[in-house]
Amino acid sequence: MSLPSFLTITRGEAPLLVSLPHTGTEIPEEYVAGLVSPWLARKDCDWWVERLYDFAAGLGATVIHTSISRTVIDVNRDPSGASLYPGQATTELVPTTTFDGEPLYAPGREPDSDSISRRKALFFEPYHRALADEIARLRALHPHIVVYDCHSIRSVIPRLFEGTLPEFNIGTNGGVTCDPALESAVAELCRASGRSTVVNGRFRGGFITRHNGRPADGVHAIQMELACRGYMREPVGPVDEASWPVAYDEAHAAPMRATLTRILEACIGFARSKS
Ligand SMILES: N=CN[C@@H](CCC(=O)O)C(=O)O
Repeated sequence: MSLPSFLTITRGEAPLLVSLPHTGTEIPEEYVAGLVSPWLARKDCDWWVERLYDFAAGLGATVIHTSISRTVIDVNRDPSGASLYPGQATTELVPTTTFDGEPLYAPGREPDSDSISRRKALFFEPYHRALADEIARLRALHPHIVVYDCHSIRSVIPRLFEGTLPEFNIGTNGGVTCDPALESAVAELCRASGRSTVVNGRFRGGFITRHNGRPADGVHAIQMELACRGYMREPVGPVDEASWPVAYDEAHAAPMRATLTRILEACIGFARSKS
């Protein structure tokens, strides 16, 4: 089947699949009606994360990217609509608010269940089919592979967490989505960089990590949530249209890219050592 135009898959042969679910900014015309503003609709994009990891294909990783904004539908949420964090603030499969809690839609203009079903069929399912197909292809080449799900978020979001987020937030859903040796190797490299690091803190891994992580079957999934200040000149305090997003600054991002390179190399090394 041909690939929809919003999906990009760069195929490699190394035992590493890199997923970029939230860097898209496209909102097709039919989904714009009712949105409060284009800026709010893109505020929670994982800004510049595809550029941060643009070395991954050079390591032989397979990279999957969607250009569709998470505001249209969030491919890192349970398609049933179940919350990632029952009882805690989070955003939904088809978000109605930003992380900060601002309404994305004018009152009464939120997407209805037909619209949600259509978004699932058009954008959610193809992303997950691509993940499943590439996992199967790589598993046919290697007994063990790593699925590495890339994210970033602003450092201070009082609605979601207290204080300032550590720079590296590793999610393995409490240790169940990958071998403990992979989790430790990644955490060790994060700490060795001198940056603050937490494992299974506020962000434990979203749907992509939880759904695909099956270490007993040789599929080890790990989510990396970066605090934006680790690679962007992130403004301190609330952001507005004038201040967010800040432009990508290659020189400022370079130290983070060096650490991320070591992390992805370690993921490949882990998978090969298990094989
Ligand atoms: N930047 C994005 N963050 C992820 C976090 C998933 C989780 O809560 O663990 C998201 O919202 O999907």
